[in-house]
Amino acid sequence: MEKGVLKRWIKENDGLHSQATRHPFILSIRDGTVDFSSYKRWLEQDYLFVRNFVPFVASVLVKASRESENDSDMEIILGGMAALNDEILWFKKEASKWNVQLSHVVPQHATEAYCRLLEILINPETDYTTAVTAFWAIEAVYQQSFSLCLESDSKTPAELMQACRRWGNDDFGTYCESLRRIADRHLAHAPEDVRKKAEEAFKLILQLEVDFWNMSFG
Ligand SMILES: Cc1ncc(CN)c(N)n1
Repeated sequence: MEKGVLKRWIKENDGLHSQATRHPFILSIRDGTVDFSSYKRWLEQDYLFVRNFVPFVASVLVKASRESENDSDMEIILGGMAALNDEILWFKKEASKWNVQLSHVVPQHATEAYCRLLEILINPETDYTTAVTAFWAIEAVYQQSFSLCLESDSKTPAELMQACRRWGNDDFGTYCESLRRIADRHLAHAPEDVRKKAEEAFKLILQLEVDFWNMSFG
């Protein structure tokens, strides 16, 4: 059985992967030069994204319950869903801390494009292998990005530490590793056309993440 398809894809797409996980917006948080209006723009748009991400994760859970032979897939995905409840509450608190009115936020192009992909992935015609690969990619980009801002030599502003810990902490890293193992296990047995679809979704997600970070600059 082939092992570690996803690590190979990361290597093969190293340039795009680095743009997504070491984006200038994230690096500006890490070196303490971040423009807080960019942070607020990201906060508004990410709240909209996460509201659309919840039904996507629910659809992955449904697919796991129907298509996975391994019970632990469901448990890991369900844990991710539960964490999203907390995440939505965090966005609301963070928005009030920064005087951001979430009810008035208009989605930007990058948010709309990303949510359109989520809609395609929610579709029952999208297979579980592609959906869970996409799920891993979306979570892993945030984990790798925000963990940079927690490194010992980082100068992350104190006001942004909570946000960085949310996705950069070790537990979230372990959770992303679990998702990667699930996706890799299914990819190892997937027919070529499914692998192709999953790889396309992976690459598209990296690009959409870059566009999403770019949007924070306005
Ligand atoms: C755009 C985006 N990508 C990923 C995540 C992590 N769930 C997020 N909150 N927003």
